[in-house]
Amino acid sequence: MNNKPKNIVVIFGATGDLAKRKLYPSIYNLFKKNKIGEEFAVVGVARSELTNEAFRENVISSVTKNVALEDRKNVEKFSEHFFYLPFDVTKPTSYEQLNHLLTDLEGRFEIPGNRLFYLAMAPEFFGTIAQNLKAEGVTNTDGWTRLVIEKPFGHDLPSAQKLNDEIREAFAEEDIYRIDHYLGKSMVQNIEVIRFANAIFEPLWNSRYISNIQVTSSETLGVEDRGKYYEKSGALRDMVQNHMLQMVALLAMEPPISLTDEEIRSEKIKVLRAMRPLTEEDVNNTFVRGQYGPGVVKESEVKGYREENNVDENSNTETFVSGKIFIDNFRWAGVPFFIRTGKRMALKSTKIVVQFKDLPMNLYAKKGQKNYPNLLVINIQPDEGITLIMNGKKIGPTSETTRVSLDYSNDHVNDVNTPEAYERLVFDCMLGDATNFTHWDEVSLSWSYVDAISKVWESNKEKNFPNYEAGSMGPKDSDRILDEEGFHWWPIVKNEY
Ligand SMILES: NC(=O)C1=CN([C@@H]2O[C@H](COP(=O)(O)OP(=O)(O)OC[C@H]3O[C@@H](n4cnc5c(N)ncnc54)[C@H](OP(=O)(O)O)[C@@H]3O)[C@@H](O)[C@H]2O)C=CC1
Ligand SMILES: O=C1O[C@H](COP(=O)(O)O)[C@@H](O)[C@H](O)[C@H]1O
Repeated sequence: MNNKPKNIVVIFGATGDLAKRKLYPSIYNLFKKNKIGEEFAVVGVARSELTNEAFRENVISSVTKNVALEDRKNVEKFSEHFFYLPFDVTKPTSYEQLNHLLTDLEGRFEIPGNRLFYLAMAPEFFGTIAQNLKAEGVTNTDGWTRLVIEKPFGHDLPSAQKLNDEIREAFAEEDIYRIDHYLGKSMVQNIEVIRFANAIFEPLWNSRYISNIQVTSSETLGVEDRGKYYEKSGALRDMVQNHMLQMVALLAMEPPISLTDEEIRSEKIKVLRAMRPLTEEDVNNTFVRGQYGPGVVKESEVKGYREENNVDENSNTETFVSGKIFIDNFRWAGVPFFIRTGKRMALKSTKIVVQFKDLPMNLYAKKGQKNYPNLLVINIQPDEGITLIMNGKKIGPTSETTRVSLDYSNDHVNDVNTPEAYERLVFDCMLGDATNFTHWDEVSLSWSYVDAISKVWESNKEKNFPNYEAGSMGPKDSDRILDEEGFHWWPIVKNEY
């Protein structure tokens, strides 16, 4: 029996950057790997007047960059499943036409009324589209209907709440798939496996044995051509509200009673609820914002944030955030979770370092010699794997110890692993698996946490921006929040611990 998902994907914003760079290559990979069969179609909609042929050419060129010549025939076969409809999201007639096209394609490709609506457009259209889909009967089918929502999901808690109310008028919570592409990354998914499938870690995974946890996501890229969006967002809303807090939740949650999406989500929600609320004083003392100035990245000179396109020359927007989070529950009382993310930093790296507490007494620690704690490093990107840092005896006639690194490394180093993340997430959505998507409760709790920070930052402009050089590891003040606790940021370069 053919168990492959059979559905139509409707992409709103089919001529846009996200569709071309991530969605078409992801759907192609699913086709190439035979995860979807012949019973699928993709309908692209946007304002531009395109024919099916022109649209297919766009799709072909967006997937052929990484495709060998012998696969070209397959790409053409794939593109025959693509259809285009010029569309105005505010006009009911557009939705009527869409409904006719979908019904026709469902007959042609033997698809049982399953419709996945992917909103790859600016968020101000999300509510309008969801409501029109329902009002014009496009969600009225014999199969399932699901709505995939891209970030940003609101700008703060009130705007996210308003957006949620609008889409909930048309779709039930279980049919809404809010994308956080970090949840599609292989090593982010591995956090649960490392924790819950290994007897050696879970007994130690608490405040008795762990001194602190550090989560870094650094980028070498600047704001590129997204100045308009980024000026209103900044690193706090762009990265912390979603990706960084999701990683913290996965690291800190209790073992779920099973691996269903409801059970995992319910444990993550408890972590987000247990994050210590921040006072103004906490924000000033334990969170650091930065903005990059000019500098050198990968041996090339780059301009500062304020010189980028569509950025105010006196911008107060942060391109770097670091901070200390406490999770006030039985397991984590007193253990700081340090987070750090920024653009135009020295290296592209997403990494988690779990630092274990020192032994009560170390027989090998000589006077004046450094004490080296055990570290578990989860390498998320670009290299994927796990490194366990231990102490061993130096080879030879000596009792001195040395750092030993036990390394598991995934075969392929993944420089830009977002396409793979999108591929997994799109497929999960076709299968109806919402485990790696964010529930409204997670979104709202994350917003209320970061709103406390943005409120303080917006009310007092940072006078020292720009305060870090492009190509560095962020502002110096970011070291202070660890120094005060007797810690330091572990290097993000592999094997330099
Ligand atoms: N690009 C990325 O890497 C990422 C993007 N996102 C999010 O994904 C969404 C899309 O981003 P991106 O692809 O970069 O944006 P783009 O600006 O590149 O694309 C926007 C798309 O929307 C269409 N569009 C705009 N207005 C209308 C309208 N009134 N009616 C119908 N179609 C319209 C445009 O086509 P046309 O002009 O032909 O109408 C185009 O296809 C945003 O929410 C963004 O925040 C999230 C993470 C990463
Ligand atoms: O969501 C976003 O993520 C990217 C970083 O993603 P990664 O997979 O390359 O780590 C970031 O550049 C972008 O600003 C943000 O919107």
